[in-house]
Amino acid sequence: MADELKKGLEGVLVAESELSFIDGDAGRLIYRGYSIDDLAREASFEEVVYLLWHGDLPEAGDLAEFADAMSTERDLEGGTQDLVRELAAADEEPMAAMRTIASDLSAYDPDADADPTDREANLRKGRRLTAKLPTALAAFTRLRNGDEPVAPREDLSHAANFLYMLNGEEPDDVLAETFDMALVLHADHGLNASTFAAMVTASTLSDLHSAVTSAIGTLSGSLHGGANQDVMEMLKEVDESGKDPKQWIDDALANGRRVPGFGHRVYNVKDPRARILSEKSKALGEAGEVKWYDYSVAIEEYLREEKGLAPNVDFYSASTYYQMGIPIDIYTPIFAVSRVGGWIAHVLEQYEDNRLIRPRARYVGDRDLNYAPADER
Ligand SMILES: CC(=O)SCCNC(=O)CCNC(=O)[C@H](O)C(C)(C)COP(=O)(O)OP(=O)(O)OC[C@H]1O[C@@H](n2cnc3c(N)ncnc32)[C@H](O)[C@@H]1OP(=O)(O)O
Ligand SMILES: O=C([O-])CC(=O)C(=O)O
Repeated sequence: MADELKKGLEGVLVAESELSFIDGDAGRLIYRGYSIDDLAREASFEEVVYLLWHGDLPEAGDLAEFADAMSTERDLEGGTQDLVRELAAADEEPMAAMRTIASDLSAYDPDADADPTDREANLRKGRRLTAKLPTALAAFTRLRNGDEPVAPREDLSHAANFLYMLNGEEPDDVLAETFDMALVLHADHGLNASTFAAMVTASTLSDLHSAVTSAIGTLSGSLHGGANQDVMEMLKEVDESGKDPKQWIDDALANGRRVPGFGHRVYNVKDPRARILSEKSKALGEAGEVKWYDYSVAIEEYLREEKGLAPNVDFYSASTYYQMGIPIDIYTPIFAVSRVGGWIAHVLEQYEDNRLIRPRARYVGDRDLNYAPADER
């Protein structure tokens, strides 16, 4: 049993967590006991982050205090502003830029020298990371387009402020609420790969900024958070091909392509987050251009019938963000802007009951070779 190989750690239990529960057969997700459906419709991102970090939903006064404290941390230090400019000028990939910025933020964090497991210091560091990453992402996106950054505003919610900094104008209620909902939906998801990467890093008693930096790098891959960008690029390919979406998918599968936004390690049915986001994508489409939603539905139906595959969160976030006018290559960074709340919660949990995470590989290499000096090989 000890030598049973579990490739990809499928089904392996490595920790106990009170943060999120996924029922992969029922298509159900809860954060700390609350259904994602209720949280997505009723709670703000700030409220959900408080819930994840502190264990309970905040009372009104606590929420206001928490949200205010986070909003005052939105500004970037001069050094980080310079770095963002440099990354934009170098046309860095947005997720690589986010990874570099997350690491850089520790240089200016007043708690950087605290014990890595100090919970109060980590809550302050977490607040700064969560507050500053959206500012850096919006500034990076504007600078590479030749526009100057827009300073954050403390009077706007986390979601509305990001759209304000990105576009230079206050979003209307529909956009702000849709974006807030998207942030809530992406905030946590059990031991997904990026969260696990954060936990592995924290388990060595490394610090929170290192854990978040590891996690951003891990989220960027196309099998994980990177898929939301791939989905939109696929929908555009479908559109440009002029083909029926089902035919396009058939051809892609015949060429050995995986369809981004489909399949999941834990869900055997439609991801509940995709269910909620598909409603948003539909509503935005009906108010504007419905073809992106229509292509998505056609692809979903076809893959369900032909392959038994269901959409994951990345499938309908793509057309939702596209219809909100968000540039395609910052969809994954936006995922990070939300998931940082979950990463921090898991790191806090890891430190509370830490043990070094260190699995094994079955060695299948040679064992008894004789060493020869280089010039005798
Ligand atoms: C936020 C997130 O991270 S959600 C996931 C985002 N990633 C994607 O959308 C990328 C596309 N999806 C995938 O590659 C996979 O479904 C993953 C990586 C999400 C899950 O991977 P795993 O649990 O390891 O499943 P695995 O790769 O073994 O797939 C099982 C079977 O389903 C098929 N399959 C799974 N997903 C897809 C897909 N998107 N397109 C086509 N076939 C697929 C595989 O080919 C495999 O079939 P086989 O057994 O006949 O070879
Ligand atoms: O749980 C996973 O493996 C991937 C995922 O959906 C997420 O991180 O949101």
